[in-house]
Amino acid sequence: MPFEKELAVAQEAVRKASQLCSAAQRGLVDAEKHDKADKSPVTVADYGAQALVLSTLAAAFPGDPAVGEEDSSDLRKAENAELFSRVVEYAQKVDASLDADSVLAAIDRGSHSGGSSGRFWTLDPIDGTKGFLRGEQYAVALALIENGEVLLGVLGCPNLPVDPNKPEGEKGCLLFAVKGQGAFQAPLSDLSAATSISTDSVTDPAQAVFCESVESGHTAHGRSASITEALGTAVEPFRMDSQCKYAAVSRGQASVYLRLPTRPGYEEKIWDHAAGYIVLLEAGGKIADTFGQPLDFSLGRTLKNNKGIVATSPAVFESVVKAVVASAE
Ligand SMILES: Nc1ncnc2c1ncn2[C@@H]1O[C@H](COP(=O)(O)O)[C@@H](OP(=O)(O)O)[C@H]1O
Ligand SMILES: [Mg+2]
Ligand SMILES: [Mg+2]
Ligand SMILES: [Mg+2]
Repeated sequence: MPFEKELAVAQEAVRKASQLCSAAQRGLVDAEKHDKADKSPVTVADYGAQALVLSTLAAAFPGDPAVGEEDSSDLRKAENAELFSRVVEYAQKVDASLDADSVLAAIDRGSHSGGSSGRFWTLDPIDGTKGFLRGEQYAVALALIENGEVLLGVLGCPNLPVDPNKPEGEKGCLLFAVKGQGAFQAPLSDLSAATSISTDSVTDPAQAVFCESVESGHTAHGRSASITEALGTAVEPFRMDSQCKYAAVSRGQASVYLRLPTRPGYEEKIWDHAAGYIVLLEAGGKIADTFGQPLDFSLGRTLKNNKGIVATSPAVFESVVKAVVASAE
């Protein structure tokens, strides 16, 4: 199968990073959190997971660059020495060969600019850091892009119930897809138990289950309420952090994921969408931006030609996109 080695390496890297994040989330203390220059939060687990995944990729595919969300600049500052030493501790628990210098070097392997030629990985070590800090959903998201096209994606969702119908049952899922090979889910506890997943077959948008971000700064909650109302949907969207929303639509737990711009100048980041995008497409779903335009991953670190996201199961796609476009007028 094409990309067999890439998939195996990516799955194992995301599984280990998910383990690191779970361990950190259980006992997170103040000294393990930090605010970046843009005021967004980052934790020892974001840095540790980026170090772990990018060092694993560097060993297996030394020629492949990476576009990662985090960089080491804050960790190198004297005032953050304690935060940094904890990052190294967490990373070493999962990979004993990582020392302080290799942690910094691995994190900074994520500085590639992306673009339309060649192949590169894109990593969000923790997508949904705000959810992670609340003890809720988050995802480790890794994708492979070649010539601007997403070819492979792996999503580690440590707090997502394995069976959506058993919310109190086993938690921790790995979702993955390679272009043309379908989409799958396995429990994080046993990757050999993967099963095929697919989107739902709802045809009436009034019956569609919607999901959206918890954070009102990341999506316009008021606008989604008017869209669901216009489509005659009785139930309010359910809210969940991170690319777990792509997981939800990909396995038929929701029909629609809406991400509606809150700030005119905001550009969606490729690492916030690439892994979820390919998993969703391979599960049978459809995706566009809020103007109905296809997503373009070939333009650098952001989706600068797109605004927001509309991701759905196939039969309701056209009517939902139409309602979203109309809601902007
Ligand atoms: N104004 C904004 N609009 C849309 N997304 C935003 C945003 N500000 C930050 N984000 C992104 O929202 C992501 C979380 O998405 P969600 O709300 O679906 O959980 C963040 O990822 P990180 O948590 O990796 O930083 C961040 O990249
Ligand atoms: Mg962030
Ligand atoms: Mg993110
Ligand atoms: Mg992140």
